[in-house]
Amino acid sequence: MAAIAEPLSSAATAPGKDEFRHAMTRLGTAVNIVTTDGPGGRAGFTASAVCSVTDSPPTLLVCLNRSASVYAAFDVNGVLCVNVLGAGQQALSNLFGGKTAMGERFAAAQWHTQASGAPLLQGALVSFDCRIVNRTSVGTHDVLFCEVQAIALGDAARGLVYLDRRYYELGE
Ligand SMILES: NC(=O)c1ccc[n+]([C@@H]2O[C@H](COP(=O)([O-])OP(=O)(O)OC[C@H]3O[C@@H](n4cnc5c(N)ncnc54)[C@H](O)[C@@H]3O)[C@@H](O)[C@H]2O)c1
Ligand SMILES: Cc1cc2c(cc1C)N(C[C@H](O)[C@H](O)[C@H](O)COP(=O)(O)O)c1[nH]c(=O)[nH]c(=O)c1N2
Repeated sequence: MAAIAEPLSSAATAPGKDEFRHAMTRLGTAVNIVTTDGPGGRAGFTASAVCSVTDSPPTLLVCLNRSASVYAAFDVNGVLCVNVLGAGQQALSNLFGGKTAMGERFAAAQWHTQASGAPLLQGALVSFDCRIVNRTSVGTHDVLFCEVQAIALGDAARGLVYLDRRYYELGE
């Protein structure tokens, strides 16, 4: 029988921020460039906190830190595009995840637009063009509920996963 792992924290002492982050490094995720454009300006950031909510209507959620420089643009524009990165796009993930100027982030790739006007990344595994239909604040982040208006399936087949603070290319 498998041994039961020692709890890192008991119910009496809820885990702190550092312990939570350390634990979360073991949860592998896809990596996405989430973009927006409109009256609030063009902006984009790297997000791992993205998942499917329901297929009826097709809806994703995106968690966005309210202290991020891009927050106001997403708030004003009310639209976004989730661009799922594939193998070989690690540099783009780092660029959109850092403190780099917005022009420099977008200059590193090719973009086009669909219904929402948010930038779609050429070469993404898949892009979900969305309208933000609902939101709720939890702690430091806003959870954005995003109804999918259009989908662009890319050619690339190999995935990219972020796990243990590094990238893994899938599908080899
Ligand atoms: N959800 C997020 O906001 C989120 C997720 C991943 C990374 N990041 C940011 O990217 C940078 C590098 O991250 P890392 O994974 O290399 O190391 P890290 O130690 O900062 O984070 C480890 C893990 O904890 C979670 N996490 C980190 N910051 C968080 C936050 N503010 N709110 C909720 N969950 C959070 C994520 O799952 C992350 O992969 C950091 O500045 C981090 O804040 C933010
Ligand atoms: C791999 C990875 C994953 C994430 C992030 C970073 C990295 C490297 N970041 C942080 C986010 O990308 C960063 O704060 C933005 O680029 C905004 O930065 P500025 O405030 O513009 O410097 C991030 N931020 C967020 O609000 N939600 C998320 O899900 C994630 N996920």
